[in-house]
Amino acid sequence: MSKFKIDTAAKLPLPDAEVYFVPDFFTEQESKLYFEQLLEQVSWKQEKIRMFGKELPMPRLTAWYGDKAYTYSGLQNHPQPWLSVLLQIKEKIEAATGHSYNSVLLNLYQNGQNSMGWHSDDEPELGPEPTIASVSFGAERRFGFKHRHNKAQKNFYLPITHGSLLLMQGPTQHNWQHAIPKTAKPTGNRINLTFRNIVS
Ligand SMILES: O=C(O)CCC(=O)C(=O)O
Ligand SMILES: [Fe+2]
Repeated sequence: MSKFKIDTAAKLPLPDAEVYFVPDFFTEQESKLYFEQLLEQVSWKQEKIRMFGKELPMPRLTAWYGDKAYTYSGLQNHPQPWLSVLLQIKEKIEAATGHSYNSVLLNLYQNGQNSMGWHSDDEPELGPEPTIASVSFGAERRFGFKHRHNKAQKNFYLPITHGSLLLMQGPTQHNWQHAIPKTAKPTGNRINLTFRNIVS
């Protein structure tokens, strides 16, 4: 983590992975403003996902901004041009992580029944060891990690806070899946941004 410039970052205790978490990367004031601007300005859509030969609505809203088209969950995403709020967040994340990103996938979880299933962000477009910087605003949700190869390795769960930064890099996507499970707790809007660099 030579280039990661934040000393309050905690490395998560996951073998075969490089994951860092900064619970309060943004100030309360920044977080509130970004949350409101993103909720209002992003063009949120409910996409469909093909599963077992059926088309189902995704259990969350999504949006895709950036410089390059990208395939995600079998969908060809045509990015929209950057919004000023996204560029502001991107600059802060680039300065802190020492990496640059040319795309961002946004997710809006509107309640506890909105979720993201187990997956790795290992699409070939992201290159062999992708760095993914994940920023969250709004309601706190549990983020899960599950080892892909070692069945004896227990799942790891982490509460993802308002204004936090989670950085996944190195072999993480090869060896672990992650998810946002549903929760029965009454839960409001949560916005997540995953900054990525598409190499091809
Ligand atoms: O909402 C989250 O924190 C996870 C998002 C995620 O894994 C993704 O967009 O690939
Ligand atoms: Fe992901």
